[in-house]
Amino acid sequence: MSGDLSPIDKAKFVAAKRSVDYVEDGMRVGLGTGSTAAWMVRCLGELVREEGLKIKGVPTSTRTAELAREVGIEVVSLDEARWLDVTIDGADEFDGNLNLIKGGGGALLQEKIVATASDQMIVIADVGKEVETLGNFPLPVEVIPFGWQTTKSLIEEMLVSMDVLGRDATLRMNGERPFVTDEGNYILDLHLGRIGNANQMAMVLNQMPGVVENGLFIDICDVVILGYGDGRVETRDINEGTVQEDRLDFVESDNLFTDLGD
Ligand SMILES: O=C(CO)[C@H](O)[C@H](O)COP(=O)(O)O
Repeated sequence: MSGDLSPIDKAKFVAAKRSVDYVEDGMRVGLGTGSTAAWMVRCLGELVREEGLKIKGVPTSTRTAELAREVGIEVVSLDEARWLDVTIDGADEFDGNLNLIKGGGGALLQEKIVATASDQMIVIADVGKEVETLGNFPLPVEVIPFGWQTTKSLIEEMLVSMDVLGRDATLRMNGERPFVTDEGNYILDLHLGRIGNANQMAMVLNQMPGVVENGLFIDICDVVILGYGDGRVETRDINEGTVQEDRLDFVESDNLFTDLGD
């Protein structure tokens, strides 16, 4: 079965597999959205079903909620859980300070609320997500549908005044219609190229009327687990200042991958 996976999927899988080591019995766990997070949800489900791990999962999207239930994880709302031990999620980009762009899957609002309500946020990513400066990936901004074209013009004017390289905002589509988030909002993708001051950009965007949230996650992520297509895994902890490397090996078995340890 491992032969069917592309190197990028293998990289996502090993990062996800390593991340569930952070989850202990009794924890309340934020469950991210996207293809990497989906691997993590499947790995957690396996631990729940086969090893009796007891956790409560708070999903960041309806998609993740469906998958979590399907694999046997008890799903609760954030209001029921109130505060979480850990959130594990993917990212579209991360930099050397573990600041992120998220929202490629359109779930940035719930993802940011859930991550911020967690003792620890762990990002799982394939090696292609690492950048020197954020901004090559279009920055998702969730806006309310009312007056979205005015909001778009205001954002573009703001980008000109901030002297940002790219200034185009495009409405995310789902076929012929605007993409609608779980909260009933639209997404504007900002094609910036490079975000010099991500903190300032995040604050300015969130002050604009009509903007609900932006996809910049500044000082939220604690750990990035980076997967490679050959099974290597690198764990970077920004608080501890540590980098650990190890390896998961691919085997043709039910479990797909075996932990070889150090
Ligand atoms: O932010 C997200 C969803 O809103 C995802 O975490 C991000 O888009 C990464 O997705 P993938 O793991 O599929 O590459």
